[in-house]
Amino acid sequence: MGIDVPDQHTLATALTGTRWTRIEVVAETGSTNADLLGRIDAGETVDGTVLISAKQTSGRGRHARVWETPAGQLAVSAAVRVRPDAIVHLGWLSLLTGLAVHDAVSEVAGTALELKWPNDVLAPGRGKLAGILSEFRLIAAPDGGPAGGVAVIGTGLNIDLPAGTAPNTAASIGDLVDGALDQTTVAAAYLRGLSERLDAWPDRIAELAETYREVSATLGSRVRLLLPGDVEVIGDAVDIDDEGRIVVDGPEGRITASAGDVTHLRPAT
Ligand SMILES: Nc1ncnc2c1ncn2[C@@H]1O[C@H](COP(=O)(O)OP(=O)(O)OP(=O)(O)O)[C@@H](O)[C@H]1O
Ligand SMILES: O=C(O)CCCC[C@@H]1SC[C@@H]2NC(=O)N[C@@H]21
Repeated sequence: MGIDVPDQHTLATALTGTRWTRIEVVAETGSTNADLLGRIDAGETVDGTVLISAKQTSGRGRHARVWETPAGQLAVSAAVRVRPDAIVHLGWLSLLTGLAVHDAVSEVAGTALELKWPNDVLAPGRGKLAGILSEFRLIAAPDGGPAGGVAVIGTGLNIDLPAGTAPNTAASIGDLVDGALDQTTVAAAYLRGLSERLDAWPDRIAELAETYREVSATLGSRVRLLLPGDVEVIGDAVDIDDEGRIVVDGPEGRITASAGDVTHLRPAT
């Protein structure tokens, strides 16, 4: 039996009018992020391209971790041109993508999900439904001016994970939905939302930050924040600022961090 894959034609029709002008669907690859980055490195123009695979054999997670993608899931990579003056705002790409995933999966699953800073989408009490890895390539300006580049925004969405194929902290969208779950519907909802969120980037970041704060389950929660360098801070997440950084009131005082791993210890009240 073949691997279930999203329907390319239906997706292309559903995404008409968005920034995604080329939709490519494959049953299996190593890593959709690695594929698009390789094409950029080979000189291909991939802006506006989306590559979707239902299975990955070398899926990449954040911090060089492995992202398990057994057959029937969604691995989606989308290529976005980055202006020279937007490079400073690259960190926002994975946050706004988190918003798009959160909204699409909540809509498809028909239930409220949690967005954990910076970009994990969680089913409360069940686990992680999706992960995001945004990678970037600089491209030299032909006239010697400031360089811009291309970002590859990679998202792994667990549609229906067979037992034992991913860490036991993983959850699937299929766990939350009665009956069959259509990969094409999930992919279309996510990519439409991502295109819309990207319209606000990088010129209307304050607007993105406002929306992010409304959706964030981290804001107001008691958290354990593991900073790069293995420094752990336990405290209250009191803000996500306009730079997308988390602000935590801990025992040593207030700290602001642009990277790190968060665990929710107690929900916002
Ligand atoms: N398909 C998958 N679904 C969910 N998690 C996965 C999957 N494949 C690999 N993982 C990874 O397994 C690890 C699970 O560890 P854990 O649940 O402790 O998450 P974590 O420490 O909160 O990490 P992270 O912040 O990266 O999610 C995470 O790094 C997660 O990204
Ligand atoms: O939470 C994480 O650690 C990020 C996981 C990102 C996985 C996606 S699946 C599509 C794209 N291709 C990859 O190899 N990784 C990303």
